[in-house]
Amino acid sequence: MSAQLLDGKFFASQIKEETRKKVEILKQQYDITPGLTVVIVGENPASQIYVANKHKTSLEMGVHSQVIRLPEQVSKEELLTVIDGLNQDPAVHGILVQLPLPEHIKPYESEILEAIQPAKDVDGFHPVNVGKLATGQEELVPCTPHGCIRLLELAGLPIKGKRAVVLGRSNIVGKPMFHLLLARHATVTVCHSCTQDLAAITREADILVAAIGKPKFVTSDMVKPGAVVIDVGINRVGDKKIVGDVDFDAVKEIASAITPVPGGVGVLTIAMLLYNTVKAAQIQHKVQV
Ligand SMILES: Nc1nc2c(c(=O)[nH]1)N[C@@H](CN(C=O)c1ccc(C(=O)N[C@@H](CCC(=O)O)C(=O)O)cc1)CN2
Repeated sequence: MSAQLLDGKFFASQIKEETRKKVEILKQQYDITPGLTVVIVGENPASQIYVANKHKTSLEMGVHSQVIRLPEQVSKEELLTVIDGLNQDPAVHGILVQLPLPEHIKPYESEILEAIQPAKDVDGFHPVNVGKLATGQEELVPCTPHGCIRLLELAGLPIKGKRAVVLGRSNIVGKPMFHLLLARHATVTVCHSCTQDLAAITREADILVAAIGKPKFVTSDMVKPGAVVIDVGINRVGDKKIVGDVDFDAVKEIASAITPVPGGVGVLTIAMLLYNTVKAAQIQHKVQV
């Protein structure tokens, strides 16, 4: 058997088209132009590319976009001052601090993310938004896991009643993925570095989400025949090559559907960021389109 390929670009273009239409309505009916500001600290090469893509996609959607570049050595206090200014600016509906932060301010990551006003937190990382997600009030939801869910929904792959296994318990992907799947009535198990007999658990999954950051970690013997496999991993191996957390060539012969890397759920991350920016504008202006 060879699995259905879940093409991230195809689904991202559908989501972006929906968002572009909403931006048009916000402009025409309410005179609101959604605005996104991305703050990037330092010179991380991958982050530079992601931020450039966020800026480009914002402009394509008709969203006002601003990128604030801060030097590698910026202090926590200076960064918090920038965030405070953006919180006060009514033209800025969405604020995102690109991760990872440089080593010297990494220990303050929570404090920095919590400084963003919850209504402008288009990453969905603020404890207020985390709490809303955990209590079934989805508002601003982390972009990558939300993209995984939208991909399953747009592909017509059912979640309700399914056994889902999430590999990884990060705040950015694993934990929100758990809540999103649970809210859609899956029976969800989260596995991590201390999980014993991992393969026995993953083999029970109808939906397997891999988000552990280990290249080709999920092998075909860990997958139930016919499972839907979502690969969130972006691992750089060698010079330029990117591979996922799943051994794609082997697992595609076992799964019923699978996301590739590159070209899978990563591509949906930026589409969902623009979705969140438009949602943030609606929340702040108390309108719905
Ligand atoms: N504040 C945030 N920082 C980071 C996030 C985030 O959601 N919020 N996620 C990642 C980086 N990221 C967006 O910021 C991101 C990752 C991957 C992709 C993507 O398009 N991936 C492609 C190609 C990968 C490549 O060539 O590098 C794919 O998977 O096919 C977009 C955005 C960490 N930081």
